[in-house]
Amino acid sequence: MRNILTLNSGSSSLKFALYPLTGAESLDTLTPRYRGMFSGLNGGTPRLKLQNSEGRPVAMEKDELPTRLELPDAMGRLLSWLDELPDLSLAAVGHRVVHGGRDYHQPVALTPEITAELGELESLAPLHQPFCLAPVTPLAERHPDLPQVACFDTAFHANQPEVARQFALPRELTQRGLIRYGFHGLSYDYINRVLPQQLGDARRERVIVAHLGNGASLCAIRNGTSVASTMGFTAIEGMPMGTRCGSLDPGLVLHLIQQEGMSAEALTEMLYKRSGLLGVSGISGDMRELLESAAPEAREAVELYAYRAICEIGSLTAALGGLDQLVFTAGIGEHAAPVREAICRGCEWLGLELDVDANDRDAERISAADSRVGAWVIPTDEERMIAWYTAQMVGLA
Ligand SMILES: Nc1ncnc2c1ncn2[C@@H]1O[C@H](COP(=O)(O)OP(=O)(O)O)[C@@H](O)[C@H]1O
Ligand SMILES: CC(=O)OP(=O)(O)O
Ligand SMILES: [Mg+2]
Repeated sequence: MRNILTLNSGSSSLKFALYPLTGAESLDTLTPRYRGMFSGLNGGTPRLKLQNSEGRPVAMEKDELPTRLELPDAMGRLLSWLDELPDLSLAAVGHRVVHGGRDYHQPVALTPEITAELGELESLAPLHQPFCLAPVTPLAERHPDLPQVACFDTAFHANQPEVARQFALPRELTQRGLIRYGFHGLSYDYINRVLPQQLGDARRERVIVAHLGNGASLCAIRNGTSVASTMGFTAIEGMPMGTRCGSLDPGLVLHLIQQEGMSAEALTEMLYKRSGLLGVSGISGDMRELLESAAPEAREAVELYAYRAICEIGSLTAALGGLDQLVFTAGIGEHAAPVREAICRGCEWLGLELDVDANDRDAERISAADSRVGAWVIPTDEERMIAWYTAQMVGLA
């Protein structure tokens, strides 16, 4: 049977899956034969989790992972494993590509020209774009006729109102595409599609989805359409993240350049890789490690993270003109009950009442039965979304 391979390079993880195609797929029926994830890449504690279609663990590596693993290494391991899989026939590869720039609002079949064009957006997503695109050429060399499809994180936000997209900068900059794009769109797209079945008849005109992974953003969705998001021109705006600072006073950046002589490279490195949870705690950018730590700096970092998420929810609620449902997703959103609790407590003024027991169990609905605003935990599935778009692009769904 032919398969779609999906590749999702996050800033701390490489997620992948192989979906066999029966020719009659819908988003709901796509079931991976294998799915896996390297996590803790680029400075954390590397882990590999690989499962078969029944959810049973499968071994990829005979040897243990090294204590530090970079994304290209993880990709090399994955491609070697795929090369050795018996009876693997690939129909297409779907890539999560973080930045689609001004021109790509739909999935696109990758040609060498388009791949090079997307590569030029590297400075707008330095933790992602080079890594998302890196496997395209090696895969094309191994399998010259294999269709490869790029699915964009920015696409879901493409129809936001102008006012949500524009910076208050001279008009010519806006015209050149220096606007707010928004990211994590494959995740929001997926959540948006499963909301009707997950929420039943609960009101869902005004929904905020909090995608809290290593990168973190929130998105305001009105009647199924993105109307605002916390990430903008690049995936550094908004709330603090594992190692990214989130929104800053631009005057602070000017100060560091003018008064402290910092170069663009040094600033990029500090703001993308040494800030956020890692910078504030001085311990780790990994939420799980901070929640396990007794250090006051770890607690302070988590408090700041939750505070900024609460403030962003206030802002997005204003953009929506009120709030019906708040949905948590991605690594932290799905698994870190203390973080969800802190955020929900900060939203009591909006009419959100947390069900603490449900939250501690990572239950699907975590708001109290009579809470005016509902709160939910819904696992995201960017891989499924990529597989679905890719199958459609190559005429297999
Ligand atoms: N059980 C858990 N408890 C707390 N945090 C968790 C848990 N599992 C994962 N996380 C956190 O989720 C984050 C990674 O999220 P993920 O969505 O996988 O990242 P990426 O942005 O790389 O795709 C890390 O901060 C990790 O510590
Ligand atoms: C866009 C982004 O920040 O992605 P991730 O959370 O996967 O790093
Ligand atoms: Mg991610």
